[in-house]
Amino acid sequence: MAEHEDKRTLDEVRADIDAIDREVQELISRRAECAQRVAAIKLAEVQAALEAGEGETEVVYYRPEREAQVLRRIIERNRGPLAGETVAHIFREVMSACLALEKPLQVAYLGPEGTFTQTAAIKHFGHAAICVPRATIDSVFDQVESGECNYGVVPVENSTEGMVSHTLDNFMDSGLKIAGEVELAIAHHLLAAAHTPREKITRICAHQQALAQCRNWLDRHWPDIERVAVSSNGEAARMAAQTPGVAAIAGETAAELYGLETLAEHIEDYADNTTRFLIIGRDEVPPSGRDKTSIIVSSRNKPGALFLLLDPFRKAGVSLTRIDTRPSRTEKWAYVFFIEFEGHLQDPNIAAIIAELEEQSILLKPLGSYPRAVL
Ligand SMILES: O=C(O)C(=O)C[C@]1(C(=O)O)C=C[C@@H](O)C=C1
Repeated sequence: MAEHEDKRTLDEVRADIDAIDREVQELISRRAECAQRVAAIKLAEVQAALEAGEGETEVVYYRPEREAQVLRRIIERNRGPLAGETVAHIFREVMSACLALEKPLQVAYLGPEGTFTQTAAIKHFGHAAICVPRATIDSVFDQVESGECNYGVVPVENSTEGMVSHTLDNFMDSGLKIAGEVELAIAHHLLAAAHTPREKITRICAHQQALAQCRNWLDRHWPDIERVAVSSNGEAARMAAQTPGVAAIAGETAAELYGLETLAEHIEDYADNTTRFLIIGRDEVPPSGRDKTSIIVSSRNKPGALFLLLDPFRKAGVSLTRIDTRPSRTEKWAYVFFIEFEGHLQDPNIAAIIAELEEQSILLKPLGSYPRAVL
């Protein structure tokens, strides 16, 4: 029993809730007015710089480092009874709406609608962002490069299946920067059009990564059925809705979007199946205090080359969070490494590592520093 027992009646508690809602709403309005003021200040700064013939020519409304700091602080000071993440999700939406008042963000993502990448885009930017589906990873990059969209969201690695090589290959030729990361727990379901009997199903369609992530389950439950790799899980769901005999592997969003029935839930082979997505943009992101950096680096083909690339990190005590290899495409049997590590390019110890790597490598391309995922 609590020390001060709450003796309020139902009507009294509801009256309290009404009064609190009024206050919360007033505070949200004041917060939104602050965001409008921030937008005016940003615009004035760019105009002044333009007149002085220096600096930025484009107003950057979205500030990933600031958003990460705001969300981290909300989680740190949360006193319950709601979980820190729950409260942060609410503030995620408040900030998303405030940013839309400044300037609505256009975000390209690997579509069609209903893909996990769309869910990742909404998780990162909130519901006020305008999310634009693109058919391929290449065209997400194109949309951001051409300026038609402010940011893009692409998958980069899965905890069961490893890296999405197409995304990494795009970075080799692109001038875009990584502006953030999102992690999403991936639950796959077997879906079909309503009232489809099992014996009528002749094909199971899904993105090749989803087929791979559910391989054991499919071998056990549908060993003889044809498995067809299609461009995305969203596309598979669309096919299942329109083509008799087709079942799809996809997530809940796709099931809802295309009105599909769930034949089996959680068919992924590994329970903590997680996909990581990257946010790509045209600008570099200032430090948020807890950042990651990604680089592409290629060394001369000589003994101990990989050791020499990694040794500067060991000496500086900087943790690597990922390392991947891709063929260089310019030279047979030469490789480039994608390396991710903790810290920001503006940190003096990271700048020193980069300077040392420049001496060891034939190619070094920083892909950007960005806040570690908060949600
Ligand atoms: O602080 C800013 O620069 C703002 O624009 C305000 C705000 C916010 O609502 O807190 C909105 C959008 C930015 O991405 C970051 C934060």
